[in-house]
Amino acid sequence: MSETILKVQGVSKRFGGLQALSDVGIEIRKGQVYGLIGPNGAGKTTFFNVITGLYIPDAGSFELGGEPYKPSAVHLVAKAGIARTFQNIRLFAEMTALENVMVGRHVRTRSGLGGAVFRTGGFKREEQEIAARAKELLDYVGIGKYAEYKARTLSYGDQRRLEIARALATDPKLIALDEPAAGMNATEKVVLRELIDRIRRDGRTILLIEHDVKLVMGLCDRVTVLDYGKQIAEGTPADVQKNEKVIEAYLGAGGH
Ligand SMILES: Nc1ncnc2c1ncn2[C@@H]1O[C@H](COP(=O)(O)OP(=O)(O)OP(=O)(O)O)[C@@H](O)[C@H]1O
Repeated sequence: MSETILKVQGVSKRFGGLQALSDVGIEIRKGQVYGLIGPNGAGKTTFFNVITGLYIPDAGSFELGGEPYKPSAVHLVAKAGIARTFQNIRLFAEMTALENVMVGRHVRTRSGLGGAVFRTGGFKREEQEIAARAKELLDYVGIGKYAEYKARTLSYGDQRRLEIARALATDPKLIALDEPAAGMNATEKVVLRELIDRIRRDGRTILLIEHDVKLVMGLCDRVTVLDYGKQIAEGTPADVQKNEKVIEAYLGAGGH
């Protein structure tokens, strides 16, 4: 069996009187696409926010690539090797597509921000390398021709692909996609599915929150289902689809 990339155990998170997550754990192996699904308000985004350092959990242990990591701040999580996209796209709207991807790459540069401020020789060389790599990534996600367009002028589907390119630019151990198909039409979803498949084939590991159950079931190797903050099922898409609790959660009185 392939190595474990992310192992999360016993995550709990409470907001005031609301237990948003109770003892949730997942294990993602290298090369997997791992799905996180559940009705609205189930705790999916909270879980994502915990593992990417946006929320501090009340309990939980975390390992990334076999090393313990503490998801205590977003930039530390990015450095540790988790890159994410957001449900509500977060790009630098006035920057070009290329510049948006270059920003992602700076997580891994040698001269970092200090070099950028003082514009050292090393920085300029590195900048050219970064630009070339960023352009490759734009081509990879299929939007290379828009490299010089401002992010805000791209279509919705292309902005989502740009977010994925930016996440890939950090060379992550795990790429976490928060509802990448939200707001996409059927054609865009097909293209997205092909892209996620390609990212997996190229050896990346992916965690995916998605409302489109068909997309999840077609893409994922394993799936965890949350409902009211509890993990009600974990397994292959085929197993999870047959699970009584899952059927009930999706069809249940809440309607969600
Ligand atoms: N910052 C917060 N403060 C208070 N309550 C919160 C906060 N974030 C999330 N919640 C609550 O925690 C619960 C889980 O929310 P979460 O957004 O994680 O669910 P979700 O499964 O991602 O839902 P959706 O599919 O609608 O995005 C909800 O009841 C939500 O209202």
